Amino acid sequence: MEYGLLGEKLGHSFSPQIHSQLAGYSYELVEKTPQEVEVFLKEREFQGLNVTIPYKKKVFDCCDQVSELARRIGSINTIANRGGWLYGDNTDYYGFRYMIHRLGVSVAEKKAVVLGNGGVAPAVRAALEDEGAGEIVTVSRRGENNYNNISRHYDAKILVNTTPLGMYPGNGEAAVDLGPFKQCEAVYDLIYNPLKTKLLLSAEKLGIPCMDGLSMLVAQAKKSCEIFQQISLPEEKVEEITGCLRRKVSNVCLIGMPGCGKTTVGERLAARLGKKFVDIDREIVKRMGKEIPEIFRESGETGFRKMESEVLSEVTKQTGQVVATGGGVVVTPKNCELVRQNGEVIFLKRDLRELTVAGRPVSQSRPLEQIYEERIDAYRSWSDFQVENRTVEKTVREIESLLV
Ligand SMILES: Nc1ncnc2c1ncn2[C@@H]1O[C@H](COP(=O)(O)OP(=O)(O)O)[C@@H](O)[C@H]1O
Ligand SMILES: O=C(O)C1=C[C@@H](OP(=O)(O)O)[C@@H](O)[C@H](O)C1
Ligand SMILES: [Mg+2]
Repeated sequence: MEYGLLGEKLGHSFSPQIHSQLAGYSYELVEKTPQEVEVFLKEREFQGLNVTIPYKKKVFDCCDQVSELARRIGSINTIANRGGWLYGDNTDYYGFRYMIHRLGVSVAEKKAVVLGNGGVAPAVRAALEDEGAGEIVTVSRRGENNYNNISRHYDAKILVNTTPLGMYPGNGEAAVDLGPFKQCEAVYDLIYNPLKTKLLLSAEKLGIPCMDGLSMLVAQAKKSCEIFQQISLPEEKVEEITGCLRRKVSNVCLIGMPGCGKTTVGERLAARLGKKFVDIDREIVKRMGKEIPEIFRESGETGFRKMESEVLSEVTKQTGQVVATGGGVVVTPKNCELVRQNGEVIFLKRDLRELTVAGRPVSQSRPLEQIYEERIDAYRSWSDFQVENRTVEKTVREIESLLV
């Protein structure tokens, strides 16, 4: 084989796609048990490897030469086979430095809290050190600094999450509450599924500059590729590939008044973008085996809203979709984080006089003007963009142009 990712359980990985875009070589996922790893490395029948949990330390003994940096960090994530001679290095360090530069907030002299003490944490700490950060504190479940005494470090200015808390399928969890970190100036989350973890959504809400882990993933892959092939690739490659991945995985969620065209526009938009289309109301109807007016009659609005949040929670965890919500999705505050976690939210607008009310119990219960007054603040604040739905085709094209 040429290149690949070595780990125990790999599941879905973006690495084959990233390396293919970086240099076009074949890149395989190599799952090995701890017993198989040594044999595999001794045979040396590969050009280069990335190494992931749980083997980042174990592979030290199998390399003939290890970089200063990998030694300092104590973990190897890249092995190049140079004519039978194995060279080990660490590129997570470069990936995280890339992330720091990309966000554009200097960490120099600032107190940083690194959440988690797992595989990638030492690389993050080394990068922070070399970027001139001030005190660097590692907070972990069992360490001296842990989640019970974290209030000691509420004065941190830089926060980095290296834990898997909040990662799919655990969407909605977070290692810490960001609220008390009153001096926080930047938040980095190494997670990229979902694109916005609960921690990042909180940062966004508080107006703190923040960044997900997608560019780090690509930047470390670029550095590995350079080491594998002893070449230098243009810096722009990282942005280009990160953009491609982001466009592919992101969701587009449509919100807006009942009857404004979310279902119609969403279906068309999904076809244009090559994404899966999911309509929350249709999912609810499928699940309950009943039409919406019947659900309202039998379970009331409360019952409907409960089911709506459940379905929304499941659907928005998935990626690469266009999601049409029901107009009342904004009635339930916690739905905001659900629609925002994996991409852009579009507020679709249409003249109230044009809205269809048939089959919509809420629209028939009171004047549309009143419903609009109740919801307008949420439609505005939950959305990234507002688009007027005049003709379906134009609306779809306008949304497409906003997404690039
Ligand atoms: N731009 C548009 N021009 C004309 N009719 C539209 C437009 N967008 C949607 N419609 C129509 O309005 C009605 C409600 O659309 P729908 O997609 O079900 O809205 P929502 O999902 O927001 O409730 C449908 O009959 C649909 O064909
Ligand atoms: O506005 C609302 O409260 C509702 C809107 C409907 O979806 P559409 O916006 O697709 O009509 C549907 O979820 C339900 O009838 C409740
Ligand atoms: Mg609809």
